[in-house]
Amino acid sequence: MTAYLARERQVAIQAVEQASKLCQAVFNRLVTSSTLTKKDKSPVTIADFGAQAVVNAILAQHFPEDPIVGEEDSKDLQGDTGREMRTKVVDLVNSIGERTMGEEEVLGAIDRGQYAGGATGRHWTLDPIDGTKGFLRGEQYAVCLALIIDGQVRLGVLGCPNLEQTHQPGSDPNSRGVLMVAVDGQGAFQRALTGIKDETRIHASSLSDTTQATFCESVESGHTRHDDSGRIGELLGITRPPVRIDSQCKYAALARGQADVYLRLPTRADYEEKIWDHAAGNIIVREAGGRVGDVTGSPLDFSHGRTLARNRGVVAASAGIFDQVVAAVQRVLGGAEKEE
Ligand SMILES: Nc1ncnc2c1ncn2[C@@H]1O[C@H](COP(=O)(O)OS(=O)(=O)O)[C@@H](OP(=O)(O)O)[C@H]1O
Ligand SMILES: [Mg+2]
Ligand SMILES: [Mg+2]
Ligand SMILES: [Mg+2]
Repeated sequence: MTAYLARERQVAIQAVEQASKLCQAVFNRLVTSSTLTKKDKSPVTIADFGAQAVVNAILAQHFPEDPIVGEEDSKDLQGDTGREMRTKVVDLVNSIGERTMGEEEVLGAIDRGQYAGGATGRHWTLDPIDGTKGFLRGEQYAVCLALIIDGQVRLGVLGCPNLEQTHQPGSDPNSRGVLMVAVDGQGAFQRALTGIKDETRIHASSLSDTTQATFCESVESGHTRHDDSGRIGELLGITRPPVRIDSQCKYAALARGQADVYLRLPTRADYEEKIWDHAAGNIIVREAGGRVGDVTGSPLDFSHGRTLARNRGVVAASAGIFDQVVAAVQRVLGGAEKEE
């Protein structure tokens, strides 16, 4: 008997591997000290489109009926104004992929990501590069792919090209490139992104004393409220400094016990979190034995289209401290909201 979602798991891994390879190639070829000083974002934009084209083309080949909720669309690659970028993206995809794709095919693959999402049937969700700012800094970013069935995340894969490998005892601490994968009910695993592909099961920490906890949160203060997480930390008696990591690598850190709490506190009342920013990380943390919810502790609801419209913010933590963390978040955010 084949395991639940075995084929989907294998295809999703292949797609994330290919897209991660493309992103690394772009970083090595195009991110230079000159693009960094000019704050030129074009390398990450090219990699973003290229990665979405590669993943969507692989999904279309194996699961042609499945719709995709992807972050990007081809608008900026159309017409005369898009020509230069379009040519670069098509060349890039063809330099990585196993088969040649024409311009129309590349744009068509990117635009398979326009699905509206929802509560019924199955669809994939893709963030071709999460942590665009981390990518440009040479720090953490992730290719994030998940399968949602009737509003529930059932499969998630994270490709983390710059994350340290910890899966083998005694492994070289300088080796980077990790892939994480989880299927509903089957546990969470990590392995090297390239090379030997043996999977190792991962577990969130078993902490029950919040004073020993390590936090992780976004690098950008526009994506979370660093001052409020400081107050929450004080309430929980946390003394260790927070770890700031870009992208869904925060969920990866939690899933393998390197951090115990991930806080994403809403910075704007009108911001709705995107499903592709959380779906893969969500199932990986849950299958590793952690818990994920919003600032009230309610589970994230992936059944309302392209955003988590019914949730505010995200709190993820080891199961033994999740309720205490949510209680502290409520005390601090409740107070902050009254002051406004
Ligand atoms: N206001 C606001 N609040 C919350 N989240 C936002 C906000 N604005 C953007 N985004 C999304 O944040 C995604 C990157 O999140 P990170 O956790 O990697 O942020 S950080 O780079 O570490 O600061 C980023 O994903 P990518 O665009 O894929 O990088 C955005 O979708
Ligand atoms: Mg993102
Ligand atoms: Mg992105
Ligand atoms: Mg973005």
